[in-house]
Amino acid sequence: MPPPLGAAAPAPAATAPSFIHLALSTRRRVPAPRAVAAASMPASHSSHEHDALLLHRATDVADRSAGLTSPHPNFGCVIARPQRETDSADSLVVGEGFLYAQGTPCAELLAAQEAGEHARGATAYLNLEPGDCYGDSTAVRSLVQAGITRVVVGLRHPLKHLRGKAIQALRSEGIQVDVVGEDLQNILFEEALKSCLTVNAPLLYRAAFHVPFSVLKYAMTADGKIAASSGHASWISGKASRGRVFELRGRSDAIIVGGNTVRFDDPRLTARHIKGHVPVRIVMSQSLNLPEEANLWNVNDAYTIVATQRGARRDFQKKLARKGVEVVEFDMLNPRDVMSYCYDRGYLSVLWECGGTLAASAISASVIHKVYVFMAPKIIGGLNAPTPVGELGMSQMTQAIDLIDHSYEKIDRDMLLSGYIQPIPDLSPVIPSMDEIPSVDPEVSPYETNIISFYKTWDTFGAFSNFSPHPIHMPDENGDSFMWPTVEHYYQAHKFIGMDNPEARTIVQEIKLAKSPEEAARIGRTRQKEFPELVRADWETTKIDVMYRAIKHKFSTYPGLTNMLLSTAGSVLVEASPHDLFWGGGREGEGLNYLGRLLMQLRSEILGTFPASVEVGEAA
Ligand SMILES: NC(=O)C1=CN([C@@H]2O[C@H](COP(=O)(O)OP(=O)(O)OC[C@H]3O[C@@H](n4cnc5c(N)ncnc54)[C@H](OP(=O)(O)O)[C@@H]3O)[C@@H](O)[C@H]2O)C=CC1
Ligand SMILES: Nc1c(N[C@@H]2O[C@H](COP(=O)(O)O)[C@@H](O)[C@H]2O)[nH]c(=O)[nH]c1=O
Repeated sequence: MPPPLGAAAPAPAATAPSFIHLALSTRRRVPAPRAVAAASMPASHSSHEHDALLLHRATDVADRSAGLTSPHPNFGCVIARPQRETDSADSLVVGEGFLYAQGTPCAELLAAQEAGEHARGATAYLNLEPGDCYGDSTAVRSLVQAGITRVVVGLRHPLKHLRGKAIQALRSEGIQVDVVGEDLQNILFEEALKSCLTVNAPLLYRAAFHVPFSVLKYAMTADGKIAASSGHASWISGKASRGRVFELRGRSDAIIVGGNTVRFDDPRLTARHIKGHVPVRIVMSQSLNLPEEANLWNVNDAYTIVATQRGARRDFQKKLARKGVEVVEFDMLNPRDVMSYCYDRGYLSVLWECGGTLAASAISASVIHKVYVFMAPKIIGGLNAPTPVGELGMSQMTQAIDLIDHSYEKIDRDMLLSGYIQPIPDLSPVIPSMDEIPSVDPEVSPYETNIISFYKTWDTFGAFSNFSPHPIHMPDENGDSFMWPTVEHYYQAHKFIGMDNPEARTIVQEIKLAKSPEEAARIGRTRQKEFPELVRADWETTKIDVMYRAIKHKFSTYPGLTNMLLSTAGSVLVEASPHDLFWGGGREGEGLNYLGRLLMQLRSEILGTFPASVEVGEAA
């Protein structure tokens, strides 16, 4: 075996997901872009500090159109040049721009237009790599034509098909491109990077989890009630807090409430008081036992969708439809399916303003990513007064959900607590980690990585799965040649091969006879758990060798498979198993992806870029 894989205990391959501190956006009214000295940048500041400050500024600029750009991300561009040729740490912002909405001029073009001749020789700061949709290269062209000589990029584009394209295009034009975390590695970038992630959190969640970014917001009293026992709730939080809610609404594509909230509050759910994006309002009601007249049925204010159970009150559905309300039926109305539906409609972010019943359902379904709690200094009491989150089925305080990266803010008399239930996913290609890639496959460029995922055998590259129906002739426990129906059969059986124990031999027989790889895996795993004493003592240190031997045999037996493997040269291979964190890459890249690594290793061995492994003898 080549050294790096079979050797020592596995090092974590994936970086931990980012934990982001997010201050609620201030949605400042920023004066029209103009040439200004970059704030608080004395000449003594290092160039890293200088870059970090300007990148942070690009995220602030990008955030000005939060909620409006959907389904596109928020892009900001700040162009700055040294104030004096001799002093690179003190600079002048000469142009700024942000994407206002889908179909409007891109941030880079606007910034370059504003900078005019001052852009020549200047640096452009971009919170996000431009997404070159449909061959539109305006962003790259604008920077090139403006004479920009250096570009600092906060995040690579999170969507696979756009990732790295603009960076490559800029570099091929001779522009120096410095990507934070790759070319610029310094603790000073931490805050700027966080704000780059935060400003486009909805897109990152969408790309990683295939659901919109979901925020649960509620207002409660100091004794934890969201209404009086009567159900009356207006108002708990003060005017300033409610103003912040309008702002949150303006950043969202949709607002969701449950049937009870409509019955009790007759809400409007509009982003009034600010001029901005008007989100869609969604009511989730199984019974459809909703009022005939309600503010939400006035679709002149905003579009309304009622999500309900298939077949519920068809007569009422018709009444709603006549008012212009869209009714969508679900076979089984639940938060996850409603989120999938919102994803399919292209929503990036959803605000849940429901009561505790639906909130508990949504949290249990793992669709809530962040919470905003407005706490008012009031006590209402009431044994039956509703609370923000209903039954979650937890009985021990140790089971409580810990909010990640939480923060507090005082809003007039109220307090706003916000925190993440699920961290913002960091979508850097880290399987294996950047540092490890050269040792796994020298052909793969860590930063321009294309990731090819495989998991189920019917996937495009499903033949890479150990479950694929490619029998291999290899020795069995007696040293006789045996036709193993799949690599999985071979691998699972080897947990018990070599044990001088009749029960272990019986298990090997069971696995050999398993009718499918799934069955072989199930037998291998359950027997391993039930009878750990029957598993060979050296299993943890040999299992990689066993696997490598089997996949090597598989690929050498089937030339078509070898060709398929070679066709992936230059790409990182990831077994996209969400459950197996050793052989697979996990749901968010948290897995070690050892199967993907072995395949890459085999690929480079075949290509001759890695020294051929010494054939390892059959394990004892
Ligand atoms: N202070 C605050 O921030 C807020 C306070 N409130 C207050 O909360 C109270 C209402 O709370 P609550 O009763 O919890 O109301 P919810 O908003 O949670 O509504 C519950 C209803 O949601 C519908 N629903 C649809 N699918 C589901 C599902 N899978 N799981 C659960 N519910 C589903 C059902 O409607 P249906 O019965 O029609 O089938 C259910 O009865 C009111 O007094 C209101 O004033 C509400 C929101 C915010
Ligand atoms: N009571 C309460 C809130 N309640 C939420 O606001 C909704 C009413 O919105 P609208 O009709 O648009 O003003 C209501 O249905 C519920 O979701 N929100 C808050 O910020 N503070 C409060 O004290």
